Amino acid sequence: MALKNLQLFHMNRGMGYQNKQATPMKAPPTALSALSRSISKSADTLAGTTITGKEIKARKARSTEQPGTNGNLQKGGSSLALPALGKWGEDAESLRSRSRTGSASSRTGSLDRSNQGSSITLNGEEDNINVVVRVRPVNEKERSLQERDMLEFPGKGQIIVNGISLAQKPKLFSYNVVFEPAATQEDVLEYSGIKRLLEMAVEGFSCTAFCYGQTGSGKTHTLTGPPGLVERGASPYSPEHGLVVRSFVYLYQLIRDRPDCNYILKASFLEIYNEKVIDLLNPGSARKPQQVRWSKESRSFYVENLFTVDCEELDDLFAVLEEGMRNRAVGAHAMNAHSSRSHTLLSVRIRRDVGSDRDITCSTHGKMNFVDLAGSEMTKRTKSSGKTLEEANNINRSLMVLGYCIAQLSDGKKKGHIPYRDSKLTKLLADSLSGNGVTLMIACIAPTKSNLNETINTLRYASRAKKIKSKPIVKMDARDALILSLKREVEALQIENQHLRTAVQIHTDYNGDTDSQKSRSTPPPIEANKLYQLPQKELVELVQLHMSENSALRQENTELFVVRDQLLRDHELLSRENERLLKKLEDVNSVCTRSPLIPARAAYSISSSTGVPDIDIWTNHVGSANSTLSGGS
Ligand SMILES: Nc1ncnc2c1ncn2[C@@H]1O[C@H](COP(=O)(O)OP(=O)(O)OP(=O)(O)O)[C@@H](O)[C@H]1O
Repeated sequence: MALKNLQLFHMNRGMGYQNKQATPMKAPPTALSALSRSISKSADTLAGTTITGKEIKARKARSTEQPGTNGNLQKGGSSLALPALGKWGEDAESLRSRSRTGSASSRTGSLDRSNQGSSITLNGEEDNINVVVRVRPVNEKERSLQERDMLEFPGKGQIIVNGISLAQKPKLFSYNVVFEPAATQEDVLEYSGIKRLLEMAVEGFSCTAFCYGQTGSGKTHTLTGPPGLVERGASPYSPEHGLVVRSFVYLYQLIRDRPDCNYILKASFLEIYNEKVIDLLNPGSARKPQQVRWSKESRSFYVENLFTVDCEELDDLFAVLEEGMRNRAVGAHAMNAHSSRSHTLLSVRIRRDVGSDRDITCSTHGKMNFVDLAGSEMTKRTKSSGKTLEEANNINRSLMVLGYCIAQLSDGKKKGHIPYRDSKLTKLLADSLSGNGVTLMIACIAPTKSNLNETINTLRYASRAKKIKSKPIVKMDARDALILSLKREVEALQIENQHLRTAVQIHTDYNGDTDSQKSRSTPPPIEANKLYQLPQKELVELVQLHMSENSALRQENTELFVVRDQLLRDHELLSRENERLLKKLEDVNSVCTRSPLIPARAAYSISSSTGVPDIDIWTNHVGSANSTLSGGS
């Protein structure tokens, strides 16, 4: 696969990328100056180096660092909670339509989903992280040993783990989705909820899919397919490909379907091996570890000097995956001939420039992480010794810290310290687990008796993870967030303005425009996608224009409120006047009633022929009091 765009970048802290046109911004007054200060501050702190890389596949000798320019602007500054974006993954109906037979080996019984399973609804409410379970098929070795299958799948996202003896009670676990052994890689893409994660990453959310489970349970298989598939450069449409390649294809499909937005995709790939972070896109011959640091601005951990590859085309993402898979640490032990000896983290950052409404472009910064955790190992069973034993100990230690963090996060009552800092893995996953991101956990298990203890441990781990609450937010630049909020305010004021004008019937009664309306000028329209090409100066002017339009609208609305109040007062005066007149009329009437000459009450004329009153005929007796009788009361 050819890597079309080979610009390699150091990614420097959190959301920041290098930007060659770093122009310092002059600080205009008030809110703008605060924005400007934050942007210039970002520019200072982002000072770093830019690396130009050669084609990854051809890159034998690794790229060397070159002095670069200061970067700025794309520092993740503020965040904005978005309104509801819909339900997680598939709707229940489409899932229900996949009938199941209850047989673990049946193709049609390969998937099940709980009806009451949690779903992510992003309406500002908290929700649980999505946990699915994948059960791998019985392997050759287990078959030859005629190992017992310990699992049953009663449906509704449930798994029953049978006891070894009859005395042991079966254990029941429930999840969002359970993939039985016959489930295909395509099933995992379709029903795990990953598609929704990718859609959300495109919209600006930080999303993470991670595989957890004991060694040999199928984590790498689920993410990248059978051993060596990616490294061999298999066709992206091979049915054996795992979730990562399938997600790449889906991601580019999503992007193709939204030509109205501009996207920039960058990918990085690292591994945590023996508590050291190695850049899989630039490991160097010495596999020099990279530092994990804390960014005050983005309030998250980041890996310093990590290579980031611009991925204009699908092929570029494949090349990143291929390169990283070749460089990661793999070893053999008694339970897996191709065991991952490290945790890997493949990250795709998605910047989306949206020509939101009419004139202004805003950017969101989404992220899709794929995490293949090394498997927990019982070193006795894996027969580890020497280097493999050291690796296993490090793997188990970091997984234990992850377990503590998950336990702490899942306990809604405890609001104590979460020990993210205790391992590199939890530092880098903190963002995803802490609740601002959207997380999918795929717990991988083996069905056989020899794996029973590890299977139960994994299922308990997964059940705990299911309790973690999340409240995802969209990340935006401080500048974009300000422009967007100003734009929204202007629009709200315009609507209010229109409403007030209608309310006071301005088109008929209120002649002419308010002073502020005369002086107000609407900012010039700007084509979508052009905002980022604007020089800083024009950008500042644009923001200033919006702010002044905003304040003019406020003033105009205040004036309209005054006019409305005046009209209300007039209306009240008129009402009082009417009341006064009515009262007067009543007084006149009551005077008339008391007069013997003018009966004020209604009276009926007597029919001359029948001698009974003509119903419903009211006569005014003024002037005829002597000729008729006064009517009945
Ligand atoms: N669903 C599956 N269908 C077919 N083969 C599978 C499945 N899951 C796993 N396997 C096979 O089982 C073997 C072990 O799987 P894999 O290497 O993915 O395990 P792992 O959990 O990543 O292990 P480790 O933690 O040691 O890296 C591989 O040969 C893999 O292809």
